[in-house]
Amino acid sequence: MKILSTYQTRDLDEYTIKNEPIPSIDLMERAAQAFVNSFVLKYDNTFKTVIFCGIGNNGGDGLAVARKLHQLGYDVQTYVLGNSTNGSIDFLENLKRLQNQSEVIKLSENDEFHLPKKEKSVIIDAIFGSGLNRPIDGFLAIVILKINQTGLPIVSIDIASGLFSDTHSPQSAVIQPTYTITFQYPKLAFFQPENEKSVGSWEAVDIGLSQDSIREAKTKYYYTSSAEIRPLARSSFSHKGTFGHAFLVAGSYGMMGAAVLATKACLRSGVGKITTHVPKKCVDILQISVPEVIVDISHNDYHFDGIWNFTKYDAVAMGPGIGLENIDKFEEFLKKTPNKKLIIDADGITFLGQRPELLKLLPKNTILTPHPKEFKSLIGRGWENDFEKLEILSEFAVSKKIIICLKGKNTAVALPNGEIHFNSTGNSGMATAGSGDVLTGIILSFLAQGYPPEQAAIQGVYEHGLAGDQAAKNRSERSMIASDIIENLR
Ligand SMILES: NC(=O)C1=CN([C@@H]2O[C@H](COP(=O)(O)OP(=O)(O)OC[C@H]3O[C@@H](n4cnc5c(N)ncnc54)[C@H](O)[C@@H]3O)[C@@H](O)[C@H]2O)[C@@H](O)CC1
Ligand SMILES: [K+]
Repeated sequence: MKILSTYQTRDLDEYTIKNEPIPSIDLMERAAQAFVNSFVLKYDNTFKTVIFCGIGNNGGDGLAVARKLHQLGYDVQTYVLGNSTNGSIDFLENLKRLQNQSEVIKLSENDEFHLPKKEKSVIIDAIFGSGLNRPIDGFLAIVILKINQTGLPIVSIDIASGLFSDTHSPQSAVIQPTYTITFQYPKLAFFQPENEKSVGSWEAVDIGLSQDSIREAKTKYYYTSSAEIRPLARSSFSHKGTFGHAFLVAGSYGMMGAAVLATKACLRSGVGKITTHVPKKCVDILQISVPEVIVDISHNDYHFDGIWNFTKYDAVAMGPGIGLENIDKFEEFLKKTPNKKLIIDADGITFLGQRPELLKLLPKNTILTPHPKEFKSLIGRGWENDFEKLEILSEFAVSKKIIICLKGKNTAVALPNGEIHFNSTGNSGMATAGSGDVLTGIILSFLAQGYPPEQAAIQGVYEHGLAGDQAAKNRSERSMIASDIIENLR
C-alpha cells in the first residue's frame, strides 16, 4: 500500500471530486461515515461523546461525525474552536446541518470551558488535520493540553491535531490520541518512533478516492499489508534440492542459541537444506537441538575463524552470535562472496561498522538487518529526528546498492532503488533475545529458495512479525520468547 504525502492526498481529493465526480461536501460526508463506521465498533452510544472541531475541513469532518453520532442516539457535545465565520465552505455547510439538530458551543480566546469528568466519555479530535502548516500555539495549544490531561480516550480524525503528516513535528501542543482513524492511507508520521504518543493505534478507512489516480501517484514509501505478500508456488514434483541449500555462519561458545534459532527458523520457512558452520566445541549443541541440520565444523574450538568454501550454496547468512574476535577472517569471507546472495546480521554488522571500507565488498542486493544502534555504528553518525533517519537510510541503501532492514516497530526495509517499505506485523513481545536471529534464518531461507532479494527481505520481515503476533496470541506479548516465533511460522 502506498504512503502518500499531504500534497498528493490533496491532489487525489481534487481528482476524485472532479472525475468521479462527487461534490466535495459529499466526499466529506463519505469520509465522516467511514469514520463513524469504525468509531461505533469501539465506543457504543453509552459513551458521552465530546467533539472538538477546528474551522477547516478537519473541523467539517468533526461536525458531520457529530450529526451522525447524534442520529445514532449518542449524547454528543460539540465545540467549535475559533471564529466560525472564517470556516471553510464545507465546514460552514456542516455547521448549518448540525445546528438544525443539536447544540454547538463556540469557544474563543478567553472563554471558560470545562472538559467532561464523566468516566464513560470519549473525546473526538477534529481541530486540525492535514492542513496544519505551523505549530499550534496560544488558546488552541491550551485547549489541546487540557484535552490530553483529561485521561479520557481520544480518537483523532485523520491525524492528531498538531502532528505534521510528512515532516518532523516540533515539541509543541499535539493531541495524544488513543486511536487515530485516518482517511484512505496511513501518514508517514505514523511510522516514526518519535511520534508514538501522537498516533496511538491507528486504522486507515477507505473513503473511495480515485483508484486510477492512486495507481499513478509516485512515492518512495510503502506499507506492507497482506495483499503484497505472495509466497512462491511450491511444485508437487519437488525434492529437497528444489528449495535451495542455505549456508549459515552463526554461533560461538556461549552464544549457540543464535545458531540454533536461525537454523530452525530457516528450516521452518521452507528451505530444502541448511548447512550451519559452527566452532568445534559447539557441534553437539547444534546437532542435538536441530537434527535436520548439516554441520560444517570450524578449525577453531570457540569462535568464528574463517571459512573455506561455500560456492555450492544458494544463499549465505553471516553473523548471529559469531563473536568479534576475527575481523580479518570476516574480510577474507567477504572477498570470497562476489556473486552470492548474502545476508549479514549482528556481529557481521558490527564488523562492517568497525571497518567501513568493507562495505565496498558487499555483493549488490546484500541484505543487512541492523537495529537502530547497529545502524548508527554502520554509518558512523546519528540523526536529529526520525525523518532525517529515513533519509539517511534510503540514501545509504541507494549508494551502497544494498537492502537494509532497520528493525523496530514497523521495521523499515530500504531498497537500492530508494524505496522504503514499512512492515505491518509484529508486537512488543518480539523485542526479546534471539528474535533477530529468527529473522535472519527466515530471510536466508527465502533467499535460498529463489525469492528475489527485495521480496525475501520484505516478506521475511512480514512473516517474522506475523508469527510473532500469533505467538503473542497463544501466550502473551510479555511471556513469548524467540522460540515461540519459530513455532508459529506457517
Ligand atoms: N480535501 C477533501 O476533499 C477532504 C478533506 N478531508 C479532511 O480535511 C482535512 C484537511 O482540511 P484542511 O485542508 O481544511 O485543513 P485543516 O482542517 O487541517 O486546517 C484548517 C486550516 O487551519 C490553518 N492552520 C494550519 N495550521 C494552523 C495552526 N497551527 N494554527 C492555526 N491555524 C492553522 C490553515 O489555514 C488550514 O488550512 C483532512 O485532514 C481531512 O480530515 C476529508 O473531509 C476528506 C475529504
Ligand atoms: K484531527
